[in-house]
Formats: sequence, C-alpha cells, structure tokens
Amino acid sequence: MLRFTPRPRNCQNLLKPAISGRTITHIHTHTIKTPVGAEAAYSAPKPRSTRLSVDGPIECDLTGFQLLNSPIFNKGSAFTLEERKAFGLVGLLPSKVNTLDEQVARAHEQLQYLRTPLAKNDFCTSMRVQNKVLFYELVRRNIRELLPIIYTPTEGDAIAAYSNRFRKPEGCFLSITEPDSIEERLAAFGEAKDVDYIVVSDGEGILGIGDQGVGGIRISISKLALMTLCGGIHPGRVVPVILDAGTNNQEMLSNDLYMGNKFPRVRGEEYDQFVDKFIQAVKKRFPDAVMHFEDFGVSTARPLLQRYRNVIPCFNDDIQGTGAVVMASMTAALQFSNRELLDSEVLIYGAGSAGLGVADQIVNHMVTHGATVEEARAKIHCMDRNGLILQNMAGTKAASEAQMAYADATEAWEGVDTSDLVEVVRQVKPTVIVGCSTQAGAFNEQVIKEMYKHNRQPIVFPLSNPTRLHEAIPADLMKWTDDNALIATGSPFAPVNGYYISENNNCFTFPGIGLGAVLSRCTTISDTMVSAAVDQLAALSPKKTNPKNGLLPPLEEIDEVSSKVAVAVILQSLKEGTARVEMEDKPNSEGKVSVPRDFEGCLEWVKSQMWKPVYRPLVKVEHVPEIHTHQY
Ligand SMILES: NC(=O)C1=CN([C@@H]2O[C@H](COP(=O)(O)OP(=O)(O)OC[C@H]3O[C@@H](n4cnc5c(N)ncnc54)[C@H](O)[C@@H]3O)[C@@H](O)[C@H]2O)C=CC1
Ligand SMILES: CC(=O)C(=O)O
Ligand SMILES: [Mg+2]
Repeated sequence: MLRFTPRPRNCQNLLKPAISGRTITHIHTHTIKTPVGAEAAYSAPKPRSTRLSVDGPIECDLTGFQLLNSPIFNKGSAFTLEERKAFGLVGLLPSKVNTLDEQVARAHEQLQYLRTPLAKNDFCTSMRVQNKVLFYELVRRNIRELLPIIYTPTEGDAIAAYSNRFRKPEGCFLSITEPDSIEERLAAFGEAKDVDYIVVSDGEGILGIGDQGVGGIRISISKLALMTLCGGIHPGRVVPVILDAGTNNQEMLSNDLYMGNKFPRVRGEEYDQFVDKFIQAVKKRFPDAVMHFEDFGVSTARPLLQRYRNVIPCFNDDIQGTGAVVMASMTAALQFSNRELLDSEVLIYGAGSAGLGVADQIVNHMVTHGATVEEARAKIHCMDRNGLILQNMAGTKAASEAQMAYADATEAWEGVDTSDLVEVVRQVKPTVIVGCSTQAGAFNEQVIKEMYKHNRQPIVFPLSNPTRLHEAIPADLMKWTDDNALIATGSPFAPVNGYYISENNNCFTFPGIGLGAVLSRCTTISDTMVSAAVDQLAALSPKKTNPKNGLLPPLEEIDEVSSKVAVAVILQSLKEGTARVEMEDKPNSEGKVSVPRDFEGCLEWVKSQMWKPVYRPLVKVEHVPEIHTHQY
C-alpha cells in the first residue's frame, strides 16, 4: 500500500521520498552561491526544489469531468479500471482500457485523414489542450512528420490565422491598457514555486511574417511545446505570455474577428514601462522562472535583452539561440572541410535580431580562439535593406547602432554598388553566407556561383522562416555548386542527391540552454554559457562520420542533444559561480542525491530530471497535490 505525506503548497523543503520503496531524485539546494559581479543585481533567491522528475505515482485531487478536462492529468481511455472507480470516471468512458501505444496509433491514424498542414496543426492543438502525455508522445514518435506541423513552418500560418481559427485560450494575455493588472493575471498560473519557464513575445517580429499582434501568443506556446518535447521541462510548470501593445498589421486592424488590442503599437516610454512592470511582476511572483524572449521587433529585441539580462535569468532566442546554432553548424562545416575559424570571411544578409545575434556569436567564438574583438569584427560584413553597413552610416537612419559594430570602412568600398549582393560577394569573397533577411530567393544563382568561384565548399545558411521566405532552397544551392555547398536551413527540407540537409534552427539550442538554466537555477545566462552550448552542439555533428550526413544531429536525437547542451550550460554556470543548485561529489549524510560535476554523471542527473510523456499511476488525495500545476 502506498502512503503519501501531505505537503503544504509552496513547501520550500525538498520533496521527501513519500513513496515507500521508491527512489525519488532530488536536487540538494541548501547552499546558495552568492551572485558575483553584474549578476549581483539579481537578489539571491531562497532555496528550492525542482519537480521535473517523473518517476512514480502522481497525486491528484480532481475527479469526474474536472479530471477529464485537465490536460496534465487526463489519460482519456487509458485510465485503468481502478482509477475510473477511484476518480468517479465510471460511466464517463467506454469500457475498453487503452494503452498509450494504442492511443498514439489511433491519433496518428486520425491525422492521416486531414488534408492540410493547418488542419493537422488544429488537431495537434486540440490534443495539447486535452491530454499532454498523448500529445507529446504522438509528436515524439513522429517528430520528423509533426515538428513542421507544431512549429515552423505551419505554426506561422496558425499564428497569422489565430483570431479566425481560435477555439480555446492557452497562455497569459497581458494588455498595455491594463498594466496594473499584470500581477493578478500572472497569479492565475500559480505561486512562487509553480513556474520554471516563461516564453514571452509581443508579437511584433513573428518568424519572418512580422507583426501578428495577439496571435503571437502561439509562438510562445509553440516554443514551450519544444521546451517540453526536447528539453523535458514540465508542461504544467510553464507560462506562455503575450504582451499585447497593439498591432500595426492593417489586416488585423480591419479584421472584425481580431482578438487583440485594435490600435497601432504603443511605443516609447509607455511600452517600456509596460514591459518593466511585467518583468518586475514575474520576479516577484515567480522568482525562480527562467525567461525566454521570442520574436520581438528588431528595435526592441536587443535593448530588452541588454536591460534585463542581469535582472532575471533570461535570454533572447532569436539573438542568442540562433547565434548559437549557426556557430555550431559553422564549426561543424569548418571542421569537415579542414578550415580554420579565423580564416573565415562571413557575410550576413539581413542584420536584424537573428543576423546580429549570429555575428555576435561568431565574434565571441573567434575571440575565444585567439582573435581580438576588432580582428573578429573585421571578418564579418553585414548587409541590410540599405546595402552593406558602412562607417559613413553612423548616426544616420541607414543603420542602427548595433549594426555599426560591423561597419566596413567606407573608403574600401568606393566605386562599388554596395546595395548589390553579387557585387558585395565579389569583393568580400565570403566563405560563409547567412540569410536572415526574410527575402525569398535573395541567394540566387549569380550570388552563389560568384561565391563558389572563390571557395570550393561554400557554407550557405538560408535561415529565413517560414520555408517560403528562405533566401535559397537546398536543391538549387547544390545544383549551382556541383553538390559542394555545405548547407543548413531555417526550416526542414528533404535530402538532396542523398545529402542530408540539417535544420539550422534555434530548436537545437534553446531547449538545452533553457533546461540548463532551469536545472542550474542560474542567476544569469552569460555569453560563456551560450558558448559552452555551441561547443557541445558542434561536437555532436554527425558530418565527420559521413559526408552525406547533416551538419547537425538528426531531429530524432533532439532530446538527447538538448540534455547534453544542458549539461554544458550547467557545468559552465557552476564554474562561473552563478548556479544556485549545489552539486556534491558524494551523497551527504542526509542521503541526498549528489549531482556530479563530471559530464557523464551530470548527464545522468539531467536526464533523470526531464519530464517524459508517460502515464503515471494516479493516486487520489484530498489535499493540494505534490505536483501543483495551474493547468487544472
Ligand atoms: N533558423 C532559425 O533558427 C531562425 C530564423 N529566423 C528567421 O530569420 C528571419 C529574420 O528574423 P529576425 O532577425 O528576428 O527579424 P528582424 O526583423 O529582426 O530582421 C530582419 C532584417 O532583415 C532586414 N532586411 C529586410 N529586407 C532586406 C533586404 N532586402 N536586404 C537585406 N536585409 C533586409 C531588415 O531590415 C532586418 O534588419 C526571419 O525569417 C526569421 O524567421 C530568426 C530566428 C531564428
Ligand atoms: C526559429 C525562430 O525563432 C524564428 O524563425 O523566429
Ligand atoms: Mg523566433
């Protein structure tokens, strides 16, 4: 017989192994490292436990329809006969008890009847709000087929159609018209210890499709789905957030069904105060949560990251996540073709959030490989809508301050048409070209053939999502370079002539970075922690074992990859003294489980902490359950 010890909500003690005869893994957190340097700005929090681990029975105080309507606890036809009796479900379900395998097979069959990706996306959405275990297991087993449905490219279409296809709300909606209600709105998602991870967007720079207003909530939801699928973050301990500050999308403003604030985007001080109130409210309400910024507009993404990176543990996925994945695939391509990082000439086409994030990450990496910042920056050339960024653009509207860090000397370009990509390629002779411009087809035959003239294995990364906005498609790139281009793309593509094309998407980095930040309970996410993620991902490249392999590991391994990236992040955070989880070499006298500092030991621990889509036996309790989630 199982016995449970009632636990008060928000218990700050570690979970006690309340289940006799079972081992439950805990993090030993009684010592907190003092934040150092800039990180000291973030006040040291209280110790806490992590509740991502998934072993054993789960306490539940819901019954009947309430239980069937709770996506976290619902098992649908897989409730056992005992559970049906104990939870008042007899009569609410057909008599057959299904296994998870059978449910997955049935759901997969239903999906095959749906004709369009968007219809499949709708199906997956309703499954996610109905039964999380089934949703995640269905996607996990069919990841190559379903990732493009629940993420880019289909999610872009779902976001654009949000107000017309809306069925059931998911996430937290914060309105600039009511900044004083932020705390109250967040409170619906639980108390201090209930949230590990938040994705927030203001909907201004969604994928490559721009301002989508309130529909941007779906990018927060989609990124969180990947945090759970690939990074093992508990799906009931996350909050997707949209900051609704209006929209400049005329189509939305004139759509009678549009569900967000119908006024032009509010900017300036009012916007800044709105965001600041949100950050302060999160810090107060969910002091342990890691914040992930996603798809903000180009003018706000960087300033927000700079303003808050030492205030809460946070990162911007488009800037740092993208920078990290590109640096990893570039490293893999250089190693495969026996070239040195410092010999690279890099051309970034589209120097917005992602493009400059890539540039910054390459500079960081070059500096760790012996270059000075100036030498590294000189290797990078940025083009944006006004052409190549030149020094004489300083202080003008032609270039932003952030872009000016990469400006080329004006004199060196006299007489050259710097708005012409072919001309720029002719002069720069890039070894690497990265597209983050949203300009479909910009890497045309002339551009690529010019690049190919100067180097036999051009590294070409067209990253603009969704698929239709890619600067080039792999089949053309391979044709124009006699199959010699080393390619990775922003959305998925089929292999070309037997060459596997890796998806060069930040989904290979943000789940690992996020998981590492959650488990280390770091006070800040430093550049060096992101660099550790890059090195780890690059080391996993399968290209070295077979030239036809992709530059990055296959999607099927993404959860394994994310756990290794998380280890690299955790170990770096420990080294820097920003981790708040204590790791020990040996279990201490209280028998608490140690978390080793060696890679393999830490990996085992990380894996033991990750949420997995399995049905745990449900045990009825009258008190607030051990795993408290807001998703009742
Ligand atoms: N593969 C991946 O993991 C990621 C892909 N992306 C994709 O990259 C693209 C850009 O995203 P963000 O940087 O967040 O957007 P952004 O709006 O911050 O940047 C886009 C930049 O492209 C520039 N641009 C526009 N027209 C241009 C032209 N004709 N020539 C050169 N530059 C031009 C804009 O001025 C802007 O600076 C999007 O399609 C997005 O989906 C973004 C993040 C991650
Ligand atoms: C992948 C991603 O973050 C983007 O396209 O914005
Ligand atoms: Mg993004």
